[in-house]
Amino acid sequence: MFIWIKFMYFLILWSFYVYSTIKLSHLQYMEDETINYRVDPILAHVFVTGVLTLALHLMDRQTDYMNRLDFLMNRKVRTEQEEANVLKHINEKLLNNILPEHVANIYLDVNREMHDLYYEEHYDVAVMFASLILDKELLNLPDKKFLAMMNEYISCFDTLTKGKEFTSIEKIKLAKWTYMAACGLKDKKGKELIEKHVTSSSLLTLLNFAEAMFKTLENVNKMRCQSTQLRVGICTGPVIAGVVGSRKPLYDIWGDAVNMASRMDSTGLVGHIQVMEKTAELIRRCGIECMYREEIIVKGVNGKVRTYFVKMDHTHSLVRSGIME
Ligand SMILES: Nc1ncnc2c1ncn2[C@@H]1O[C@H](COP(=O)(O)OP(=O)(O)OP(=O)(O)O)[C@@H](O)[C@H]1O
Repeated sequence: MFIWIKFMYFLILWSFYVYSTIKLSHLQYMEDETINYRVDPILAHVFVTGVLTLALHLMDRQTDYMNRLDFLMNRKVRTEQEEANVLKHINEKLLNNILPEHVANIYLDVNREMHDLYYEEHYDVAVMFASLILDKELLNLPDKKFLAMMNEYISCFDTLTKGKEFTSIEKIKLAKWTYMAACGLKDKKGKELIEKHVTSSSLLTLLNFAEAMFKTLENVNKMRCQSTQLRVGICTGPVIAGVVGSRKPLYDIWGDAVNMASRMDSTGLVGHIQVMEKTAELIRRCGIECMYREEIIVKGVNGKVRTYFVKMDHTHSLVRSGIME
């Protein structure tokens, strides 16, 4: 529409000019010298101005076309950029759900070599295995209801990790109904530093987390009239962490501390947090009481291992001695 208005405008202007040339200034053109032999000077002038007007119109069309193309390209780029941003956001969210935040950021780096192995060495990590011990009533539930119940328990534990005081807790995985978590994977401390100042903050955070898990479970049990119990094993020490697999990559941790934490859970008692002597010593230094349980035989360890229960009262609150070293 706009193009035709412009064209008409050009045509009117040109017609007016032609009219003025033929009617008003024809005498001047008659006397003019012309190089267009055998062509009437007026006609030649009219023809030249016509061609000029048409050329101007075509140039205007071309500029107009280029501007439109530019606008459409910009709009396409902007839409694609917005789509890419949304996709990036979704990828970030997905990756942050699969991997710890500090690892996800490395995987999101576009300059990273795809086949690079990612691994970390940590010298002071607290590892926890917490097994849900299900009662008969729950086991007899129909599959769907059972899964919904378990999902509620696990989701409640996951929600705990989002709390301000538990940001350093990393959920590693769920192995059957055992919730595996660790604390201290975000701090990159050197071996020497750990040996000089044995830090118990990771252990304390993990203990507080275990306490919160017990209390959360109790609340859910009350609400759902269930009596699911928790059995926890904790151990501290060096671990290797890394991401394995090219499809559905898994961030996992390995080491003696992990094996021992698992053993402390599997040989523990429901409603208790079981630890080894070395860990119990660290816990006492944090001002939390422990009580000796017994000596157990642990696969891969020479001799028996002395185990302790972290003291908790009937509300599953940690019993604090108030003496911190
Ligand atoms: N990254 C991990 N994720 C889950 N469980 C682990 C991990 N690392 C070790 N464990 C668990 O710790 C426990 C002790 O491991 P260890 O290698 O000492 O013995 P094992 O021969 O595998 O033990 P078992 O025969 O009892 O399974 C095992 O039950 C194992 O499943």
